[in-house]
Amino acid sequence: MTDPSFLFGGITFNRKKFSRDFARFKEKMPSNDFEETLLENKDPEVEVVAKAVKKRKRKAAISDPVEGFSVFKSSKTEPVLEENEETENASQGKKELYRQMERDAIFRKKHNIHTSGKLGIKEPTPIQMQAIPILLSGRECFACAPTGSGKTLAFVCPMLMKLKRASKDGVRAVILCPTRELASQTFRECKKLAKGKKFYIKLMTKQLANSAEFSKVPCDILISTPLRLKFAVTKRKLDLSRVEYLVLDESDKLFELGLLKSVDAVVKACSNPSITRSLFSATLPDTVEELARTIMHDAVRVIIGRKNSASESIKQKLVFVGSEEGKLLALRQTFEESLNPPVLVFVQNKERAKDLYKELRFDDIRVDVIHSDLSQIERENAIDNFRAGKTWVLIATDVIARGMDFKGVNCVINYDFPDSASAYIHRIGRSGRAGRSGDAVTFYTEADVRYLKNIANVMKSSGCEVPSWILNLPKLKWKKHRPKREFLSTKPHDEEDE
Ligand SMILES: Nc1ncnc2c1ncn2[C@@H]1O[C@H](COP(=O)(O)OP(=O)(O)OP(=O)(O)O)[C@@H](O)[C@H]1O
Repeated sequence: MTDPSFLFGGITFNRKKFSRDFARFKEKMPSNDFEETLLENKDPEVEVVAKAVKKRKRKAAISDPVEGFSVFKSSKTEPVLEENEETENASQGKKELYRQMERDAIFRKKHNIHTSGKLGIKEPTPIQMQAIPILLSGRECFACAPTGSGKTLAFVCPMLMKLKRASKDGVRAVILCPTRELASQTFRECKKLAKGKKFYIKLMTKQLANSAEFSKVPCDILISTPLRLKFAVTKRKLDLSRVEYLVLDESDKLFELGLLKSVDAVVKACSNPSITRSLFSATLPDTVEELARTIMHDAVRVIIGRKNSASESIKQKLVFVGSEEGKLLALRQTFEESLNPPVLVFVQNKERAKDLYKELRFDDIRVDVIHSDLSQIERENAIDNFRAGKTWVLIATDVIARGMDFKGVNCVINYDFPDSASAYIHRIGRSGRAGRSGDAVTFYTEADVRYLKNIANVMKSSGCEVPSWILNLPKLKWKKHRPKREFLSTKPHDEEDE
Protein backbone atom coordinates (compact mmCIF):
# COMPACT_ATOMS: atom_id res chain seq x y z
CA MET A 1 0.00 0.00 0.00
CA THR A 2 1.35 3.37 -0.97
CA ASP A 3 2.08 5.89 1.72
CA PRO A 4 -0.75 8.44 1.57
CA SER A 5 1.66 11.31 2.00
CA PHE A 6 3.33 10.30 -1.25
CA LEU A 7 0.38 11.42 -3.30
CA PHE A 8 -0.57 15.07 -3.00
CA GLY A 9 2.33 15.34 -0.56
CA GLY A 10 3.47 18.65 -2.05
CA ILE A 11 0.28 20.61 -1.60
CA THR A 12 -1.02 20.29 1.92
CA PHE A 13 -3.28 23.30 2.35
CA ASN A 14 -2.09 25.50 5.15
CA ARG A 15 -4.91 27.97 5.79
CA LYS A 16 -2.84 30.06 8.16
CA LYS A 17 0.07 30.42 5.81
CA PHE A 18 -2.12 31.10 2.80
CA SER A 19 -4.76 33.12 4.61
CA ARG A 20 -4.53 35.91 2.01
CA ASP A 21 -5.10 33.55 -0.91
CA PHE A 22 -7.84 31.86 0.98
CA ALA A 23 -9.59 35.17 1.64
CA ARG A 24 -9.20 36.14 -2.02
CA PHE A 25 -10.60 32.80 -3.07
CA LYS A 26 -13.58 33.14 -0.76
CA GLU A 27 -14.32 36.60 -2.13
CA LYS A 28 -14.44 35.25 -5.66
CA MET A 29 -17.05 32.61 -4.97
CA PRO A 30 -20.44 34.35 -4.97
CA SER A 31 -20.43 35.87 -8.47
CA ASN A 32 -20.90 33.61 -11.43
CA ASP A 33 -20.80 35.26 -14.80
CA PHE A 34 -20.62 32.04 -16.75
CA GLU A 35 -23.77 30.69 -15.17
CA GLU A 36 -25.56 33.96 -15.99
CA THR A 37 -24.29 33.89 -19.56
CA LEU A 38 -25.47 30.32 -19.96
CA LEU A 39 -28.93 31.37 -18.90
CA GLU A 40 -28.85 34.40 -21.16
CA ASN A 41 -27.69 32.34 -24.13
CA LYS A 42 -30.98 30.42 -24.21
CA ASP A 43 -29.29 27.27 -25.43
CA PRO A 44 -31.98 24.90 -24.15
CA GLU A 45 -29.91 22.11 -22.67
CA VAL A 46 -27.22 24.34 -21.27
CA GLU A 47 -29.93 26.59 -19.90
CA VAL A 48 -31.59 23.66 -18.15
CA VAL A 49 -28.31 22.65 -16.53
CA ALA A 50 -27.58 26.20 -15.45
CA LYS A 51 -31.08 26.61 -14.04
CA ALA A 52 -30.80 23.35 -12.20
CA VAL A 53 -27.45 24.45 -10.81
CA LYS A 54 -29.04 27.64 -9.53
CA LYS A 55 -31.90 25.64 -8.11
CA ARG A 56 -29.54 23.17 -6.43
CA LYS A 57 -27.42 25.99 -5.06
CA ARG A 58 -30.45 27.57 -3.47
CA LYS A 59 -31.61 24.21 -2.21
CA ALA A 60 -28.17 23.24 -0.96
CA ALA A 61 -27.85 26.56 0.85
CA ILE A 62 -30.81 25.61 3.02
CA SER A 63 -30.56 21.83 3.04
CA ASP A 64 -29.04 19.28 5.38
CA PRO A 65 -25.40 18.21 5.03
CA VAL A 66 -24.55 15.61 2.39
CA GLU A 67 -23.29 12.30 3.74
CA GLY A 68 -21.93 13.95 6.83
CA PHE A 69 -20.45 17.01 5.12
CA SER A 70 -22.13 20.33 4.53
CA VAL A 71 -22.25 21.25 0.87
CA PHE A 72 -21.10 24.80 1.40
CA LYS A 73 -18.14 25.96 3.42
CA SER A 74 -18.73 26.62 7.06
CA SER A 75 -20.92 29.64 7.67
CA LYS A 76 -20.32 29.68 11.43
CA THR A 77 -18.83 33.16 11.27
CA GLU A 78 -21.80 34.63 9.45
CA PRO A 79 -24.52 36.28 11.54
CA VAL A 80 -27.68 34.26 12.05
CA LEU A 81 -29.75 37.11 10.62
CA GLU A 82 -27.97 36.81 7.28
CA GLU A 83 -28.62 33.08 7.22
CA ASN A 84 -32.32 33.63 7.76
CA GLU A 85 -32.44 36.31 5.11
CA GLU A 86 -30.62 33.99 2.72
CA THR A 87 -33.06 31.18 3.48
CA GLU A 88 -36.01 33.46 2.89
CA ASN A 89 -34.52 34.74 -0.36
CA ALA A 90 -33.74 31.21 -1.40
CA SER A 91 -37.29 30.00 -0.86
CA GLN A 92 -38.65 33.10 -2.66
CA GLY A 93 -36.29 32.40 -5.52
CA LYS A 94 -37.33 28.78 -5.61
CA LYS A 95 -41.01 29.70 -5.79
CA GLU A 96 -40.30 32.18 -8.57
CA LEU A 97 -38.30 29.53 -10.45
CA TYR A 98 -41.19 27.05 -10.22
CA ARG A 99 -43.64 29.74 -11.37
CA GLN A 100 -41.38 30.53 -14.33
CA MET A 101 -41.04 26.83 -15.21
CA GLU A 102 -44.81 26.49 -15.09
CA ARG A 103 -45.27 29.54 -17.34
CA ASP A 104 -42.68 28.10 -19.78
CA ALA A 105 -44.46 24.74 -19.86
CA ILE A 106 -47.88 26.34 -20.52
CA PHE A 107 -46.39 28.57 -23.22
CA ARG A 108 -44.71 25.61 -24.95
CA LYS A 109 -47.86 23.51 -24.77
CA LYS A 110 -49.99 26.33 -26.19
CA HIS A 111 -47.68 26.81 -29.16
CA ASN A 112 -46.89 23.12 -29.58
CA ILE A 113 -43.18 23.75 -29.02
CA HIS A 114 -40.81 20.83 -28.48
CA THR A 115 -37.29 21.71 -27.49
CA SER A 116 -34.11 19.72 -27.33
CA GLY A 117 -30.56 20.93 -27.65
CA LYS A 118 -27.47 19.79 -29.46
CA LEU A 119 -26.36 17.73 -26.49
CA GLY A 120 -29.83 16.25 -25.99
CA ILE A 121 -29.93 17.26 -22.34
CA LYS A 122 -33.28 17.95 -20.72
CA GLU A 123 -32.39 17.77 -17.05
CA PRO A 124 -29.26 17.09 -15.02
CA THR A 125 -28.47 13.56 -13.89
CA PRO A 126 -28.14 12.82 -10.15
CA ILE A 127 -24.34 13.13 -10.15
CA GLN A 128 -24.63 16.46 -11.97
CA MET A 129 -27.30 17.69 -9.53
CA GLN A 130 -24.97 16.95 -6.65
CA ALA A 131 -21.42 17.52 -7.89
CA ILE A 132 -21.98 20.76 -9.81
CA PRO A 133 -23.08 22.88 -6.83
CA ILE A 134 -20.43 21.31 -4.60
CA LEU A 135 -17.64 22.19 -7.03
CA LEU A 136 -19.07 25.62 -7.70
CA SER A 137 -19.00 26.30 -3.99
CA GLY A 138 -15.27 25.62 -4.01
CA ARG A 139 -15.43 22.39 -2.02
CA GLU A 140 -13.26 19.48 -3.10
CA CYS A 141 -15.13 16.35 -3.96
CA PHE A 142 -14.67 12.66 -4.61
CA ALA A 143 -17.51 11.10 -6.47
CA CYS A 144 -18.60 7.62 -7.44
CA ALA A 145 -21.50 7.30 -9.89
CA PRO A 146 -22.45 4.55 -12.35
CA THR A 147 -20.97 4.27 -15.83
CA GLY A 148 -22.74 6.44 -18.39
CA SER A 149 -24.36 8.66 -15.75
CA GLY A 150 -22.88 11.95 -17.01
CA LYS A 151 -19.83 12.44 -14.79
CA THR A 152 -17.95 14.31 -17.53
CA LEU A 153 -20.46 17.13 -17.62
CA ALA A 154 -20.56 17.08 -13.81
CA PHE A 155 -16.96 18.27 -13.67
CA VAL A 156 -16.65 20.21 -16.95
CA CYS A 157 -19.72 22.37 -16.36
CA PRO A 158 -18.62 23.90 -13.01
CA MET A 159 -15.08 24.24 -14.35
CA LEU A 160 -16.27 26.44 -17.21
CA MET A 161 -18.50 28.38 -14.85
CA LYS A 162 -15.65 29.03 -12.45
CA LEU A 163 -13.12 30.00 -15.10
CA LYS A 164 -15.70 32.46 -16.42
CA ARG A 165 -13.76 33.71 -19.41
CA ALA A 166 -10.65 33.01 -21.47
CA SER A 167 -7.33 34.35 -20.27
CA LYS A 168 -3.71 34.19 -21.37
CA ASP A 169 -2.29 33.86 -17.88
CA GLY A 170 -1.23 30.23 -18.13
CA VAL A 171 -2.94 26.89 -17.50
CA ARG A 172 -5.92 27.31 -15.15
CA ALA A 173 -7.53 23.90 -15.20
CA VAL A 174 -6.24 20.37 -15.72
CA ILE A 175 -8.18 17.18 -16.42
CA LEU A 176 -6.18 13.97 -16.12
CA CYS A 177 -7.47 10.84 -17.91
CA PRO A 178 -5.81 7.42 -17.89
CA THR A 179 -5.81 6.88 -21.67
CA ARG A 180 -5.27 8.99 -24.79
CA GLU A 181 -8.63 7.94 -26.18
CA LEU A 182 -10.45 9.15 -23.10
CA ALA A 183 -8.42 12.38 -22.99
CA SER A 184 -9.33 13.09 -26.58
CA GLN A 185 -13.03 12.35 -25.95
CA THR A 186 -13.06 14.63 -22.89
CA PHE A 187 -11.35 17.33 -24.95
CA ARG A 188 -14.18 17.15 -27.51
CA GLU A 189 -16.85 17.24 -24.79
CA CYS A 190 -15.22 20.31 -23.22
CA LYS A 191 -15.15 22.10 -26.56
CA LYS A 192 -18.80 21.25 -27.19
CA LEU A 193 -19.84 22.57 -23.83
CA ALA A 194 -17.73 25.71 -24.07
CA LYS A 195 -19.04 26.55 -27.54
CA GLY A 196 -19.39 30.29 -27.98
CA LYS A 197 -17.11 31.03 -25.03
CA LYS A 198 -13.68 31.15 -26.76
CA PHE A 199 -11.87 29.33 -23.96
CA TYR A 200 -8.42 28.05 -24.86
CA ILE A 201 -8.86 24.31 -24.48
CA LYS A 202 -5.91 22.09 -25.34
CA LEU A 203 -5.33 18.37 -25.63
CA MET A 204 -1.81 17.37 -24.65
CA THR A 205 -0.56 15.62 -27.75
CA LYS A 206 2.94 14.29 -28.29
CA GLN A 207 3.77 17.30 -30.49
CA LEU A 208 2.48 19.76 -27.90
CA ALA A 209 4.38 18.02 -25.07
CA ASN A 210 7.55 18.24 -27.16
CA SER A 211 7.07 21.82 -28.19
CA ALA A 212 9.54 24.21 -26.62
CA GLU A 213 7.02 27.01 -27.16
CA PHE A 214 4.36 25.32 -25.08
CA SER A 215 4.47 27.80 -22.24
CA LYS A 216 3.65 30.60 -24.69
CA VAL A 217 0.54 28.87 -26.02
CA PRO A 218 -2.57 30.30 -24.31
CA CYS A 219 -4.34 27.53 -22.44
CA ASP A 220 -7.22 27.73 -19.97
CA ILE A 221 -8.00 24.03 -19.79
CA LEU A 222 -5.46 21.30 -20.42
CA ILE A 223 -6.54 17.68 -20.88
CA SER A 224 -3.86 15.03 -20.73
CA THR A 225 -2.75 11.58 -19.71
CA PRO A 226 -0.48 11.65 -16.62
CA LEU A 227 2.72 10.57 -18.35
CA ARG A 228 2.60 13.25 -21.05
CA LEU A 229 1.83 15.98 -18.58
CA LYS A 230 4.58 14.86 -16.25
CA PHE A 231 6.96 14.95 -19.20
CA ALA A 232 5.87 18.52 -20.08
CA VAL A 233 6.28 19.60 -16.45
CA THR A 234 9.68 18.04 -15.84
CA LYS A 235 11.31 18.34 -19.27
CA ARG A 236 9.59 21.36 -20.76
CA LYS A 237 9.17 23.29 -17.51
CA LEU A 238 5.46 23.70 -18.03
CA ASP A 239 4.15 25.86 -15.20
CA LEU A 240 1.06 24.48 -13.45
CA SER A 241 1.25 26.72 -10.40
CA ARG A 242 -1.79 28.74 -11.46
CA VAL A 243 -4.09 25.77 -11.87
CA GLU A 244 -7.30 26.51 -9.99
CA TYR A 245 -9.13 23.34 -10.84
CA LEU A 246 -7.82 19.77 -11.10
CA VAL A 247 -9.89 16.72 -12.04
CA LEU A 248 -8.69 13.14 -11.75
CA ASP A 249 -11.10 11.26 -13.97
CA GLU A 250 -11.21 7.47 -13.53
CA SER A 251 -9.37 8.24 -10.31
CA ASP A 252 -9.01 4.65 -9.11
CA LYS A 253 -7.18 3.79 -12.34
CA LEU A 254 -4.95 6.85 -11.96
CA PHE A 255 -4.07 5.66 -8.45
CA GLU A 256 -2.84 2.29 -9.73
CA LEU A 257 0.89 1.69 -9.54
CA GLY A 258 1.66 2.18 -13.23
CA LEU A 259 0.31 5.74 -13.26
CA LEU A 260 0.62 6.86 -9.65
CA LYS A 261 4.09 8.40 -9.90
CA SER A 262 3.17 10.57 -12.88
CA VAL A 263 -0.11 11.57 -11.25
CA ASP A 264 1.73 12.52 -8.10
CA ALA A 265 4.21 14.66 -10.06
CA VAL A 266 1.33 16.51 -11.73
CA VAL A 267 -0.58 16.98 -8.48
CA LYS A 268 2.54 18.41 -6.84
CA ALA A 269 3.13 20.75 -9.77
CA CYS A 270 -0.41 22.12 -9.31
CA SER A 271 0.77 24.06 -6.27
CA ASN A 272 -1.84 26.82 -6.13
CA PRO A 273 -3.15 26.74 -2.52
CA SER A 274 -6.68 27.67 -3.55
CA ILE A 275 -6.98 24.83 -6.04
CA THR A 276 -10.19 22.76 -6.12
CA ARG A 277 -9.45 19.10 -6.77
CA SER A 278 -11.98 16.44 -7.59
CA LEU A 279 -11.92 12.69 -8.15
CA PHE A 280 -14.49 10.91 -10.32
CA SER A 281 -15.04 7.25 -11.15
CA ALA A 282 -17.69 4.57 -11.43
CA THR A 283 -15.67 2.44 -9.03
CA LEU A 284 -14.19 3.64 -5.78
CA PRO A 285 -12.34 0.92 -3.89
CA ASP A 286 -12.12 1.41 -0.13
CA THR A 287 -8.34 1.87 -0.37
CA VAL A 288 -8.72 4.76 -2.81
CA GLU A 289 -11.46 6.26 -0.68
CA GLU A 290 -9.28 6.09 2.42
CA LEU A 291 -6.43 7.70 0.54
CA ALA A 292 -8.70 10.43 -0.78
CA ARG A 293 -10.08 11.11 2.70
CA THR A 294 -6.64 11.62 4.20
CA ILE A 295 -5.19 13.77 1.46
CA MET A 296 -8.01 15.98 0.22
CA HIS A 297 -8.95 19.19 1.88
CA ASP A 298 -12.38 19.06 3.49
CA ALA A 299 -13.76 17.05 0.57
CA VAL A 300 -17.38 16.09 0.06
CA ARG A 301 -18.02 12.42 -0.66
CA VAL A 302 -20.75 11.80 -3.22
CA ILE A 303 -21.95 8.29 -3.95
CA ILE A 304 -24.78 7.81 -6.43
CA GLY A 305 -26.54 4.46 -6.07
CA ARG A 306 -24.56 1.62 -4.57
CA LYS A 307 -20.82 1.96 -4.51
CA ASN A 308 -18.98 -0.23 -7.03
CA SER A 309 -22.06 -1.55 -8.77
CA ALA A 310 -22.88 -1.80 -12.45
CA SER A 311 -25.41 0.35 -14.25
CA GLU A 312 -28.89 -1.08 -13.74
CA SER A 313 -29.85 -0.61 -17.37
CA ILE A 314 -27.54 -3.45 -18.46
CA LYS A 315 -28.86 -7.00 -18.73
CA GLN A 316 -25.98 -9.17 -17.59
CA LYS A 317 -25.42 -12.84 -18.38
CA LEU A 318 -22.77 -15.45 -17.62
CA VAL A 319 -22.10 -18.16 -20.23
CA PHE A 320 -20.07 -21.28 -19.54
CA VAL A 321 -17.94 -22.14 -22.57
CA GLY A 322 -16.07 -25.07 -21.02
CA SER A 323 -12.51 -24.32 -22.06
CA GLU A 324 -10.79 -21.90 -24.41
CA GLU A 325 -11.92 -24.12 -27.28
CA GLY A 326 -15.54 -23.26 -26.71
CA LYS A 327 -15.12 -19.51 -26.95
CA LEU A 328 -14.83 -19.08 -30.71
CA LEU A 329 -17.73 -21.45 -31.26
CA ALA A 330 -19.87 -19.59 -28.76
CA LEU A 331 -18.95 -16.22 -30.28
CA ARG A 332 -19.69 -17.29 -33.85
CA GLN A 333 -22.93 -18.90 -32.75
CA THR A 334 -23.96 -15.69 -30.95
CA PHE A 335 -23.18 -13.62 -34.05
CA GLU A 336 -25.08 -16.02 -36.32
CA GLU A 337 -28.14 -16.10 -34.11
CA SER A 338 -28.36 -12.53 -33.00
CA LEU A 339 -25.73 -10.05 -34.10
CA ASN A 340 -27.10 -6.67 -33.13
CA PRO A 341 -24.37 -4.08 -33.78
CA PRO A 342 -22.58 -2.17 -32.42
CA VAL A 343 -20.91 -4.86 -30.32
CA LEU A 344 -17.73 -4.63 -28.25
CA VAL A 345 -15.67 -7.75 -27.57
CA PHE A 346 -13.13 -7.50 -24.75
CA VAL A 347 -10.08 -9.77 -24.54
CA GLN A 348 -7.29 -10.12 -22.03
CA ASN A 349 -4.33 -8.65 -23.91
CA LYS A 350 -3.13 -7.32 -27.25
CA GLU A 351 -1.87 -10.72 -28.49
CA ARG A 352 -5.32 -12.20 -28.01
CA ALA A 353 -6.89 -9.16 -29.66
CA LYS A 354 -4.69 -9.67 -32.73
CA ASP A 355 -5.43 -13.41 -32.82
CA LEU A 356 -9.17 -12.97 -32.54
CA TYR A 357 -9.14 -10.28 -35.22
CA LYS A 358 -7.20 -12.58 -37.57
CA GLU A 359 -9.79 -15.25 -36.96
CA LEU A 360 -12.86 -13.09 -37.52
CA ARG A 361 -11.79 -10.67 -40.21
CA PHE A 362 -12.85 -12.94 -43.10
CA ASP A 363 -16.20 -13.76 -41.54
CA ASP A 364 -19.21 -12.02 -42.93
CA ILE A 365 -19.13 -9.20 -40.38
CA ARG A 366 -17.46 -5.80 -40.28
CA VAL A 367 -14.91 -6.31 -37.56
CA ASP A 368 -11.99 -4.20 -36.36
CA VAL A 369 -9.54 -4.24 -33.49
CA ILE A 370 -7.97 -1.76 -31.06
CA HIS A 371 -5.00 -2.30 -28.76
CA SER A 372 -1.88 -0.49 -27.62
CA ASP A 373 0.39 -1.84 -30.39
CA LEU A 374 -1.47 0.21 -33.00
CA SER A 375 -0.28 3.67 -33.96
CA GLN A 376 -2.15 6.70 -32.68
CA ILE A 377 -3.79 7.24 -36.04
CA GLU A 378 -4.83 3.57 -36.31
CA ARG A 379 -6.36 3.78 -32.84
CA GLU A 380 -8.25 6.94 -33.76
CA ASN A 381 -9.52 5.38 -36.98
CA ALA A 382 -10.72 2.28 -35.14
CA ILE A 383 -12.69 4.48 -32.72
CA ASP A 384 -14.08 6.76 -35.46
CA ASN A 385 -15.22 3.83 -37.63
CA PHE A 386 -16.92 2.21 -34.67
CA ARG A 387 -18.64 5.46 -33.75
CA ALA A 388 -19.75 5.94 -37.35
CA GLY A 389 -21.25 2.45 -37.56
CA LYS A 390 -18.76 1.33 -40.23
CA THR A 391 -17.45 -1.27 -37.79
CA TRP A 392 -20.06 -3.59 -36.33
CA VAL A 393 -17.85 -5.54 -33.95
CA LEU A 394 -14.85 -3.95 -32.27
CA ILE A 395 -12.38 -6.29 -30.58
CA ALA A 396 -10.62 -4.46 -27.78
CA THR A 397 -8.30 -4.72 -24.84
CA ASP A 398 -9.01 -2.81 -21.64
CA VAL A 399 -7.47 0.27 -23.30
CA ILE A 400 -11.02 1.41 -24.12
CA ALA A 401 -12.79 -0.20 -21.16
CA ARG A 402 -13.04 3.02 -19.17
CA GLY A 403 -14.85 6.22 -19.91
CA MET A 404 -15.35 5.77 -23.64
CA ASP A 405 -18.79 6.98 -24.64
CA PHE A 406 -19.92 5.10 -27.75
CA LYS A 407 -23.53 5.90 -28.35
CA GLY A 408 -25.84 2.92 -28.29
CA VAL A 409 -23.51 -0.08 -27.90
CA ASN A 410 -26.04 -2.90 -27.84
CA CYS A 411 -23.86 -5.59 -26.39
CA VAL A 412 -20.55 -6.04 -24.62
CA ILE A 413 -19.04 -9.50 -24.78
CA ASN A 414 -16.34 -10.41 -22.30
CA TYR A 415 -14.62 -13.01 -24.49
CA ASP A 416 -11.96 -13.26 -21.80
CA PHE A 417 -13.06 -13.03 -18.19
CA PRO A 418 -12.19 -9.58 -16.76
CA ASP A 419 -9.24 -9.39 -14.42
CA SER A 420 -11.15 -7.69 -11.59
CA ALA A 421 -14.67 -6.72 -10.55
CA SER A 422 -13.98 -3.07 -11.36
CA ALA A 423 -12.67 -4.01 -14.83
CA TYR A 424 -15.98 -5.86 -15.29
CA ILE A 425 -18.05 -2.83 -14.24
CA HIS A 426 -16.19 -0.49 -16.60
CA ARG A 427 -16.14 -2.91 -19.56
CA ILE A 428 -19.87 -3.62 -19.49
CA GLY A 429 -20.51 0.07 -18.81
CA ARG A 430 -19.70 0.84 -22.47
CA SER A 431 -23.26 -0.32 -22.99
CA GLY A 432 -26.45 0.88 -21.26
CA ARG A 433 -25.37 4.53 -21.12
CA ALA A 434 -27.44 7.63 -20.42
CA GLY A 435 -30.51 5.57 -19.53
CA ARG A 436 -30.36 3.33 -22.62
CA SER A 437 -30.57 -0.42 -22.24
CA GLY A 438 -27.81 -2.85 -23.18
CA ASP A 439 -26.63 -6.44 -22.87
CA ALA A 440 -23.46 -7.85 -21.36
CA VAL A 441 -22.36 -11.43 -21.87
CA THR A 442 -19.40 -12.87 -20.00
CA PHE A 443 -17.82 -16.13 -21.16
CA TYR A 444 -16.18 -18.22 -18.48
CA THR A 445 -14.09 -21.37 -18.50
CA GLU A 446 -13.00 -23.78 -15.79
CA ALA A 447 -10.04 -21.48 -15.12
CA ASP A 448 -12.38 -18.59 -14.29
CA VAL A 449 -14.83 -20.39 -12.00
CA ARG A 450 -12.86 -19.43 -8.89
CA TYR A 451 -13.56 -15.76 -9.58
CA LEU A 452 -17.19 -16.08 -10.64
CA LYS A 453 -18.60 -15.09 -7.30
CA ASN A 454 -17.11 -11.57 -7.48
CA ILE A 455 -18.82 -10.92 -10.80
CA ALA A 456 -22.00 -12.58 -9.58
CA ASN A 457 -22.09 -10.20 -6.61
CA VAL A 458 -21.86 -7.20 -8.95
CA MET A 459 -24.65 -8.69 -11.07
CA LYS A 460 -26.85 -9.33 -8.07
CA SER A 461 -26.38 -5.86 -6.65
CA SER A 462 -27.50 -4.35 -9.94
CA GLY A 463 -30.66 -6.46 -9.99
CA CYS A 464 -29.67 -9.32 -12.34
CA GLU A 465 -30.49 -12.93 -11.68
CA VAL A 466 -27.60 -15.17 -10.71
CA PRO A 467 -27.69 -18.95 -10.14
CA SER A 468 -27.52 -19.66 -6.42
CA TRP A 469 -24.62 -22.16 -6.78
CA ILE A 470 -22.40 -19.29 -7.92
CA LEU A 471 -23.39 -17.13 -4.97
CA ASN A 472 -22.59 -20.06 -2.69
CA LEU A 473 -19.04 -20.40 -4.00
CA PRO A 474 -16.35 -19.63 -1.42
CA LYS A 475 -15.29 -16.01 -1.16
CA LEU A 476 -11.93 -15.44 -2.78
CA LYS A 477 -9.67 -12.45 -2.43
CA TRP A 478 -9.23 -11.26 -5.97
CA LYS A 479 -5.91 -10.00 -7.17
CA LYS A 480 -5.49 -9.54 -10.93
CA HIS A 481 -6.84 -12.65 -12.62
CA ARG A 482 -4.92 -13.08 -15.88
CA PRO A 483 -4.40 -16.79 -16.51
CA LYS A 484 -2.27 -17.86 -19.43
CA ARG A 485 -4.80 -18.44 -22.18
CA GLU A 486 -4.09 -20.41 -25.28
CA PHE A 487 -5.63 -19.06 -28.43
CA LEU A 488 -7.42 -21.79 -30.32
CA SER A 489 -7.90 -21.01 -33.96
CA THR A 490 -10.44 -22.87 -36.06
CA LYS A 491 -8.34 -22.31 -39.20
CA PRO A 492 -5.89 -24.86 -40.59
CA HIS A 493 -2.28 -23.98 -39.68
CA ASP A 494 -1.08 -23.26 -43.23
CA GLU A 495 -3.83 -20.68 -43.65
CA GLU A 496 -2.89 -19.07 -40.34
CA ASP A 497 0.70 -18.57 -41.44
CA GLU A 498 -0.22 -16.61 -44.58
N1 LIG B 1 -28.12 15.40 -18.14
C1 LIG B 1 -28.02 14.56 -19.14
N2 LIG B 1 -29.09 14.12 -19.81
C2 LIG B 1 -28.95 13.25 -20.84
N3 LIG B 1 -27.77 12.77 -21.28
C3 LIG B 1 -26.66 13.17 -20.64
C4 LIG B 1 -26.73 14.10 -19.54
N4 LIG B 1 -25.47 14.32 -19.12
C5 LIG B 1 -24.65 13.59 -19.90
N5 LIG B 1 -25.37 12.92 -20.82
C6 LIG B 1 -24.85 11.99 -21.84
O1 LIG B 1 -24.65 10.73 -21.20
C7 LIG B 1 -23.58 10.04 -21.83
C8 LIG B 1 -22.64 9.48 -20.78
O2 LIG B 1 -21.98 10.54 -20.10
P1 LIG B 1 -20.48 10.41 -19.59
O3 LIG B 1 -19.59 9.92 -20.68
O4 LIG B 1 -20.13 11.68 -18.93
O5 LIG B 1 -20.66 9.25 -18.52
P2 LIG B 1 -19.72 8.84 -17.30
O6 LIG B 1 -20.55 8.87 -16.09
O7 LIG B 1 -18.48 9.66 -17.32
O8 LIG B 1 -19.40 7.33 -17.67
P3 LIG B 1 -18.07 6.45 -17.42
O9 LIG B 1 -18.07 6.04 -15.99
O10 LIG B 1 -18.22 5.30 -18.33
O11 LIG B 1 -16.90 7.32 -17.75
C9 LIG B 1 -22.92 11.02 -22.78
O12 LIG B 1 -23.31 10.69 -24.09
C10 LIG B 1 -23.49 12.36 -22.38
O13 LIG B 1 -23.59 13.25 -23.47
